[in-house]
Amino acid sequence: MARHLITSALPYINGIKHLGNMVGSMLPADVYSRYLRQRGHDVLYICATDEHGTPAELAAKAAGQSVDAFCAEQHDAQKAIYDGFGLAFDHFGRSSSPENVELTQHFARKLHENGFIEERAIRQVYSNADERFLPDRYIVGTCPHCGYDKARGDQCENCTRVLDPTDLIDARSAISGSSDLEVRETKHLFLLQSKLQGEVEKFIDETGEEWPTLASSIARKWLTEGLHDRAITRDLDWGVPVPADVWPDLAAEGKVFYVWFDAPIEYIGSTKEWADVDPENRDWKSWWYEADDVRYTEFMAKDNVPFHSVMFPATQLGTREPWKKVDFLKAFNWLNYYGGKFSTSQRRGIFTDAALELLPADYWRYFLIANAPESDDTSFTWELFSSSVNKDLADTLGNFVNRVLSFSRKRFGDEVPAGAEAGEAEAKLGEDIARLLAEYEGHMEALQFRKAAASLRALWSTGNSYLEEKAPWLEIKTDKDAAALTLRTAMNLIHLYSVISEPFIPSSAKAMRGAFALDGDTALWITPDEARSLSAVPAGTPFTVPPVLFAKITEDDLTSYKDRFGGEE
Ligand SMILES: Nc1ncnc2c1ncn2[C@@H]1O[C@H](COP(=O)(O)OP(=O)(O)OP(=O)(O)O)[C@@H](O)[C@H]1O
Ligand SMILES: [Zn+2]
Repeated sequence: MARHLITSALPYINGIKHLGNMVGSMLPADVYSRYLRQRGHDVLYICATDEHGTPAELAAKAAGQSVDAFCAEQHDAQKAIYDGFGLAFDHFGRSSSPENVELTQHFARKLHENGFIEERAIRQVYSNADERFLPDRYIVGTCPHCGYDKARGDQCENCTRVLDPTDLIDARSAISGSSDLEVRETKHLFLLQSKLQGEVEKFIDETGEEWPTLASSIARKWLTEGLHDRAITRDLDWGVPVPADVWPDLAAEGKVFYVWFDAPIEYIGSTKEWADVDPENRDWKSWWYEADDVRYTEFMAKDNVPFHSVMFPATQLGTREPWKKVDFLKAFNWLNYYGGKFSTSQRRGIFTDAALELLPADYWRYFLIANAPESDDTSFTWELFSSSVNKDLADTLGNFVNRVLSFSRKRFGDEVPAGAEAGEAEAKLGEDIARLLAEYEGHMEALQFRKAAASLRALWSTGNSYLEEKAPWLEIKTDKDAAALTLRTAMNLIHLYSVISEPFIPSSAKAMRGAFALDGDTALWITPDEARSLSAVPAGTPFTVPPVLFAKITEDDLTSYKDRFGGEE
């Protein structure tokens, strides 16, 4: 048994996430956590909403709410959806929690003590009407190059040129529209990442070898370009305050840490939130501090890799404290929607709330993981989704379960029939199952989710081939005992499927396992050796036939989904 700490990139608070967010972070982390738990490991799966920053402030303003109230409501809304998707977090916290405030301030103090934080003066645009400094992208005006009148302070969307806010003609605040702007000098804290370059390089040399190329190559690229000192504070109302004991002036001016500094610390903060629920029995520190016995795996899409592979380790190293650093970084490419980007602002693609209203979570979980953007970007299309649900879930798995259980009940009643001793066909089936299961385990251990899904699919297909070959509906006409053996063996396959499918499709797996009234039955893993004999469900075990596990998606459904969500190249 090993101790596994698992985190997935924190979803930002300003709205409901889409299927790209789901497959690029939380879902694969859940699949992996479930697998490790079934194998008997001690697993802690931690996530949280990322709540600080200007977009949260602006979204709250647009909703006519205080930021506090907005974030609390949005957190609960996201959590409800993740529950619906069956994401089994140990804790789903909030980066605005008191635990994270305390930890973020602690990190800053330590970095300061060790000479990695410096105060610097910078010049920034201030809006008198809004009474605040404006981040570059909240300043709009006319592009000096192409004349586009909605160019942002950091870039013109029309001609794509990179801009400085002072380049804009008729610059105004994107918040209030006011053009009463001025450039003011303001002081900020900078994290001296350049001083930590060597140590981070050493860390990546020692750890990154094992990571997927996507992750290690992004880390290397950042290191080759060189780590730059970066501002870690902002002039905002909403965020972790700069501690007054160390920086009284900045604290008095109301500076807060910038969201990219406090968000990864919330992995630890959320673990502390988890422990604070039951402090007698939960020890957050044993997971994070001097935790050499813990293996830490992180999940995220490629845009988040620089923060997690290089910047957060730099922050941790700079404290000179023994914080647990990432051991394995699983990175994903983009899931696209018909070849284009999912877009939160343009509401393009399918959002997690709508997905759950349409179909049960297991359909989405299976499809998304089986088509996860691991080695390349992949595209969601309704055609691919429905063919994969219909073929793999409905025809291969669901139909097998239903056919076997219904037929057996009809011919032999409500208990698993005994029948003849296992013969050559069962021995061959056992070998095939053991081999495929070993492959499946190998892919799960390597966090190769598409390959794991393919092995699982192959295991499901093996049941169908066996059934077609034995044809119990013919056997029963001449040899009842032979038919009973086939059905008993097939029912053992169903039970095996219920265990090994659980990481992908937990609620259907539960329904399958629940068909058998087995004393003390659990979802604990079955190894290839144990699986070979296909004997976990003995003759005489009472069973029921569960309702249809997966309904097929019809042509009419497909048309209506495409009409509703837009489904063209
Ligand atoms: N299309 C996508 N495919 C895979 N992962 C994605 C996709 N879009 C976002 N992600 C990942 O989802 C996680 C949560 O993202 P976050 O809430 O920060 O939204 P985001 O990155 O702003 O994306 P968006 O603006 O598209 O909603 C991050 O790990 C991010 O990299
Ligand atoms: Zn332009």
